[in-house]
Amino acid sequence: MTIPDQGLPLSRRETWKTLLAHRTAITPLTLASLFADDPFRADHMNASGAGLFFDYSKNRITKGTLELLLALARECHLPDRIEQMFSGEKINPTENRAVLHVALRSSRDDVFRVDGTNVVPEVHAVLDRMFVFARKIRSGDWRGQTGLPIRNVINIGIGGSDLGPVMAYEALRHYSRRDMNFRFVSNIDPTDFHEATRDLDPAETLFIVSSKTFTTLETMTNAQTARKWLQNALGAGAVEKHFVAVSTNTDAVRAFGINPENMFGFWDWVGGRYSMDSAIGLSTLLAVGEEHFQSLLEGFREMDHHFRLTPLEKNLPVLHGLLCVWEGTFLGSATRGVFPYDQYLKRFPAYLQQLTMESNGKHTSLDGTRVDYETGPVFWGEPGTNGQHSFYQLIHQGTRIIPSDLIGFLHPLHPTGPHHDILIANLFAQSEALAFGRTEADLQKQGVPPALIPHRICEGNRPTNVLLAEQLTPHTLGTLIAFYEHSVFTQGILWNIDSFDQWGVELGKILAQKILPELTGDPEPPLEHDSSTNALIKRYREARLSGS
Ligand SMILES: O=P(O)(O)OC[C@H]1O[C@H](O)[C@H](O)[C@@H](O)[C@@H]1O
Repeated sequence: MTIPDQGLPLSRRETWKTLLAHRTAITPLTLASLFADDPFRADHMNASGAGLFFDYSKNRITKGTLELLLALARECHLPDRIEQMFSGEKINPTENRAVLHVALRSSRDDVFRVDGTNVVPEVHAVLDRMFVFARKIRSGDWRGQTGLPIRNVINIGIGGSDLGPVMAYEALRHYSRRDMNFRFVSNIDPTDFHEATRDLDPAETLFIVSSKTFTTLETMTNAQTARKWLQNALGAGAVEKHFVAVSTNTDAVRAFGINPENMFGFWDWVGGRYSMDSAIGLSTLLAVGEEHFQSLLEGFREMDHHFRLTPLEKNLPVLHGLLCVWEGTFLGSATRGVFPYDQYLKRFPAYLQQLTMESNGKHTSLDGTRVDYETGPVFWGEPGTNGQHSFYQLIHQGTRIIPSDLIGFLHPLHPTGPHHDILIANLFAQSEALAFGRTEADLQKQGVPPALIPHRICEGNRPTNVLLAEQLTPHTLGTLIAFYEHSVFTQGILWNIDSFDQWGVELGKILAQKILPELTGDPEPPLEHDSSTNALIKRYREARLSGS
């Protein structure tokens, strides 16, 4: 395991200490006072690139804050670390892996090397096979066991093998085949499988079993249930025409009974949560077709180029990442809201939860010591304007500060009366209201009864980023996802953690494997957990026995 030498631990660096002192110095400043002191603040606190406009002026920062954060980024060798990622170095030291999702969206003449081998030809070979397959399915040339074309596609996967495909399908529904059904089964709860299949004809259904490892308990159990469902209707030989796999594990795919010719591969240098533009995106491709899928990849690529080539101070993901570090680590905000003002992006916050929290929810720095600062915040969100009518109350008047990202599009996909203008007016209004609030004086002027005034005051000083793009297209979606991927990378570099492993998810899985036979074993096996876990197991066993 090669650990990059970071020099001094982060919290002992001079710039870190200066940032702490700076935080104390600027605490009395509010967004209202910062805007009043600098009427041109919005003009210089924004950046554009890859079709995105990023207004970060409503953050609790001064020009000096940014300069210090940029200095810290340089001290953490951010530009070199970016280059290391693009050069295929093993920057995931705890798994000894390269991190090269940027190669997934390379153009044919790009070169990305892992262990000296250019992986771009392999990436395009898989893409080409995916395109051929998608043409067959979408044209109806691919026939199921009884000779019917495929009308239903069900992706079975979980985590990174589910959230990206679901999010992208929802986001790009406008561009998708409306005469086909696309569904997603992830949960081990059998309800998920039941609801996804209850009204479908197996003869017209294709399952994509998506799993990097092809060992994940939920996915393999759901895949077995799917195979049974299919074979009960169409006979044992139906798997060939109704199952394909997306995986890195050819042996396990073959053992399951899927012909490796119907398998689309990817590589260990693609993390699960960074895989939606690999073959894991097969359901996306089937839904939107080759042209739109290519345009999605181009969007990613454009942001990759921006991230790699743009100076830090104008670099969108870098700026966003630094602001996340500032808010979370220095100002103590434990969560970040992400509110897309677009209904098609309703699963985007859930997607970002895995991307951000599985990447940067770490308490150990690269040198193996426990960090003495806060790392990744909780990411959460819902589309606007819906959230405004539920939890925004807390963001406006709660005792905690929740920095948020508000995402909007200048042109609607469905121009309908005043809807889009109202939508965007709300986005801008929220950003303004959160920053500047409503003062006692405002309320007095409005003649609000004195007793009500304290209840109606909005203190403001709630930070937001506003991200605007032209329109929600496959291309824009690609840039937006890559924007967050690279922001996560930037944050991980500053925190000096491995953003690409996920050891924390392991323990629960191991314990579940231990508990499973204890729920069903006859006679009851000795229970050697804590008293709470033992009692819960006993309660379940009793219910199970009395129910049978
Ligand atoms: O694609 P798979 O190997 O089935 O893994 C699916 C998911 O499961 C794991 O628990 C990891 O936490 C995720 O990062 C991963 O995306």
